[in-house]
Amino acid sequence: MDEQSELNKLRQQIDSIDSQIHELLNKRASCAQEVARVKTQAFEQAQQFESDADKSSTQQLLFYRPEREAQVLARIREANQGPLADDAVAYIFREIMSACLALEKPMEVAYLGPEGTFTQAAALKHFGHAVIGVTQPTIEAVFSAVESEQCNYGVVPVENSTEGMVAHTLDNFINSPLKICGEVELRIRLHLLVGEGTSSDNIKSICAHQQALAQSRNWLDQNFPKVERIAVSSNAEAARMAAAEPGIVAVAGDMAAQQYSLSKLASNIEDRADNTTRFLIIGRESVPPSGNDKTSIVVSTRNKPGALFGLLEPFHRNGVMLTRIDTRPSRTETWAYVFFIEFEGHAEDAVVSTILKEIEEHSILLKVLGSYPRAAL
Ligand SMILES: C=C(O[C@@H]1C=C(C(=O)O)C=C[C@H]1O)C(=O)O
Repeated sequence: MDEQSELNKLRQQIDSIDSQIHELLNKRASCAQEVARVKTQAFEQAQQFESDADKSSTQQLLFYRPEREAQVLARIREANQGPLADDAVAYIFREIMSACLALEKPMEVAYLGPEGTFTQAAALKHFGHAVIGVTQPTIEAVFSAVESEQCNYGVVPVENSTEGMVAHTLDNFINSPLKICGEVELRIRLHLLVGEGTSSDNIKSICAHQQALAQSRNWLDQNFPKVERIAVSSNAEAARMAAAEPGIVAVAGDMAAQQYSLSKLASNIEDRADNTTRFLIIGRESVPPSGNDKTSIVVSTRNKPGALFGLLEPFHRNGVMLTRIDTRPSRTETWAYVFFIEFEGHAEDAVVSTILKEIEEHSILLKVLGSYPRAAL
């Protein structure tokens, strides 16, 4: 067979497979619509039996189920035989679920704007591209948008592998009624971006979010030791400034570069090759167990010898793995602290609930910020 007829034959096969995939995708979408119909029916029946007084506190009708989505993605990865990579199939199914869910009503997700921030990239990675993104000017505003029910969920950065915790996000959790519903990790690649009219000879200042400046500090010290650095509200804002004014350089990622049509003076300038940021998904509802979960709590203890030991010992005794611990000033007393602790397991697991009871007895404050599926992508 000559090359052309061989290619024609393979393309016919691909067309026929595509038709089958297409049909199956719509079959799947119809099933998801049926799930939504069943959920709506059960919700309306439950409402009929509730007194009017209870109705205001009734949970809203929920189509989105983070624990179920995490299970679907875990099953897809496990069953994958290749040649497609596990990540590739997981991403494809992430988008399929996103499109199926949007058939009911696209979810609105708040994140730190403007368009082109890493938080936006994290939101799309977690929820897929069928959500409606709602940009917010600050991290507080992301919390408010979800608390006020303007948005269904919010996405906030919580820690970076180079720079550590995002203190601002942790402080917001202390007084917020919101729950953590999920987590997502994003590899952060930073570039030196310029607009037309800027070259290495006329750089006046380097702008970026303070986290990005910190993540590329050594590189900037070596290459531009004398240029002024200005911390701005987001990397995308820095990109916008670089596009508007010759002489301003932004440190930002690919999404911001595309958004503002900037070119790269240097690529991948982050100091650590594994520079990764972890984001949390915040919402108004608790998430049931998925089978592979994490829990985040905030605890405050009396300032006495062995207080921290007493807090951590029950985890050790029960063989529960801690994944993170951070300390923040309590802001109610000088030199008093709150601890943010994260560990494996769900608050409804028997062993976790025993540990939480024990901690509660020995602490001034214990707040469970949420149990949520481990990052699936
Ligand atoms: C279909 C459902 O609802 C939503 C859509 C899902 C999907 O497309 O697989 C999974 C979970 C929910 O977010 C469900 O609850 O199973």
